Formats: sequence, structure tokens, C-alpha cells
Amino acid sequence: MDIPSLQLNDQTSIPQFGLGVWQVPADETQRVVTDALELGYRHIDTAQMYGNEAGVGAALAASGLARDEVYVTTKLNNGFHEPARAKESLARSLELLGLDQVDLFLIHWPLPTRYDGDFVSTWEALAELRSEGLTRSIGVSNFQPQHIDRIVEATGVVPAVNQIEVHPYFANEAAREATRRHGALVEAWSPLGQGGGELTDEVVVRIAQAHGKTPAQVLLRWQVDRGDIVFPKSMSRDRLAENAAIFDFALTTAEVAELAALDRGPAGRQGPDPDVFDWIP
Ligand SMILES: NC(=O)C1=CN([C@@H]2O[C@H](COP(=O)(O)OP(=O)(O)OC[C@H]3O[C@@H](n4cnc5c(N)ncnc54)[C@H](OP(=O)(O)O)[C@@H]3O)[C@@H](O)[C@H]2O)C=CC1
Ligand SMILES: O=C(O)C(=O)[C@@H](O)[C@H](O)C(=O)CO
Repeated sequence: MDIPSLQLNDQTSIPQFGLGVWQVPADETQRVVTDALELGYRHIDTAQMYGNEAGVGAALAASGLARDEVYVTTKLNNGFHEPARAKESLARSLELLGLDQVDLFLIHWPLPTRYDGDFVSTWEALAELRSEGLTRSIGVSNFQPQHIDRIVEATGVVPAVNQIEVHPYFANEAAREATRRHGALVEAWSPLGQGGGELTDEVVVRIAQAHGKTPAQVLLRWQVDRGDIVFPKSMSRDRLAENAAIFDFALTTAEVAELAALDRGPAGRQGPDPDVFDWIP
């Protein structure tokens, strides 16, 4: 599988395509990640919140792949924003993953209505974790433009990525623009719209038929061409293979415009609004 790599602003690189494991049950995670690695996936996106880091670690250990062949991301859980707890939590993640270092550690949600809105000290803790060598890169997730502006202004440390909800029904352009303005890359979460209406949208289906591809492959190709990083989740080996087969066709300029026109703004969101989301699992 020939997956492009993108350079991050800290001079490391990241495979532009991978596997996300939200909602993969803990007892099935080793099997799903093993399937993906066998098919050629080399980028796994997990989180403390997902409760399946141990399964990811078991699959990595059983794969026989060298550590530097697989890119591994995890994310700070919402209950662990205080700097000391953030640091302890990465130590626990590394233990569960069976790794000495992750490639990327993210603040999962900004939680602007909790912790007195103080995600700056959490961000400083992540910068220390990077200095200590426990993560190669650091980034954020679900940061709105004002959140990303604030951490950069306060610390001078620019995140490598901002992982945000993006799919044609919710193009999330303001957060994408703020992320890229700071020189960070966008990681597009729920790139298949969580398996919802975009997969049967008549525009997406028609474009897929024109290329002999599936609707999922069209959605993913559109996002990769925009320069975003994607990691669709699937528990099916066939769909894992299908989702990865996106580098052998090209969308026309007119098709790209048609997909962009599907944007419904905030009404197209599948997930929570980061300005008010305050859930602590
Ligand atoms: N930072 C954050 O706050 C968030 C991060 N994420 C990350 O993004 C990843 C991807 O997003 P996610 O929300 O999982 O949703 P996706 O957009 O990846 O969609 C996953 C859904 O689509 C189905 N599916 C997968 N492939 C196909 C296909 N080819 N054809 C039809 N249906 C398909 C899956 O079912 P099946 O498994 O049966 O194939 C599943 O129901 C997550 O796993 C996680 O890593 C997601 C949400 C929030
Ligand atoms: O999947 C993630 O990474 C999330 O943060 C979401 O699950 C989010 O917490 C959510 O959708 C809760 O309903």
C-alpha cells in the first residue's frame, strides 16, 4: 500500500491515511488493528477515552513491525487536564500501548467551560512531555480558532495538528483555516460522517459510479486531496481494504466543487460542539 506522508511543522512526518479505533470494543481491537496492519495500514489513531489502547499495543507487538514503521497517536482524556495528571496519564498510555514513546499526543477536547478554561497549562504540560521524549509530536483536537490562537499566543508552541470533525456535510472551514494559518495540519475526524447520510447522498453516489469506486472512497479521496489527514474506522476487513484503495483515481475539479457544495454548516455536525462540550467520562 502506497500511502503518502506529510511533513509536520516540527520536521517529523505522518502517514496521511490510517485507522481510527473509536467505538472498536476493547476485546476486538487487537483483531481489527492486526487486520489493518496486515493490509498495509501504518497509522493508528486511538485515545485514552476509547479504552482500547491495550488492544492496539497487543496488535503492534504481535505484528513484528519495527517501532518506526507504525505511527501511533493517543489523546489526553477529559478528566486529566491538570498538568500533573496529564503527565501521569501519558505514562499509563505508554504502559498500555507497550511503547516508550508515542508519535503524537493530543489534548482531546479544549473543555473551555471546565478547569476555569485553562487549557494553556495543559498545553504546556504536553510541551514538557515532548521535551522529555515521551511523545515525538504534540497537537490538539477539537480546538476552535480562538482556542488555537490562545495557546500559540500564550506559549509560542504551535501544535503539529488539530484533529477536528470534517466531512462534506460539515466542512468546518473556520477551524480548518485557523489550523493551517498556524502552520499545523488538519486531521479530519469522522471522514465518512460516521457511516451516515453522505454514503448514500446522490451526489456522492453519482461521482462514485463515474469512477467505478464506492461512496466511502470518494469521501476519503476528496479529503486527502484537500491536504487533510484521515483515519476512517472500520471493523470489517473488507471495508478496511476498500477504504485504503483511494490512491488510484482522481476527482475532477467539478466533482470537488460539487462535494464542497454539500456543506450544511453547523447543522451538518455529527459530533459535539467543542465550545460547549464538557463531558468527563
Ligand atoms: N478527536 C475526536 O474528538 C474524534 C476523533 N475521531 C477519530 O476519527 C476516527 C474516524 O471517525 P469515526 O467517528 O469512527 O467515523 P467514520 O467517519 O470513520 O465512520 C465509521 C463508520 O462508517 C462505517 N464504515 C467504515 N467504512 C465503510 C465503508 N467503506 N462503507 C460503508 N460504511 C463504512 C463503519 O462501520 P464498520 O465498522 O461496520 O465498517 C462505522 O460505522 C475515529 O475512529 C477516531 O479515531 C472520531 C470522533 C471524534
Ligand atoms: O471519538 C472521539 O474521539 C470523541 O471524542 C467522541 O467520542 C466524543 O466524545 C463524543 O462523540 C461523545 O458523544
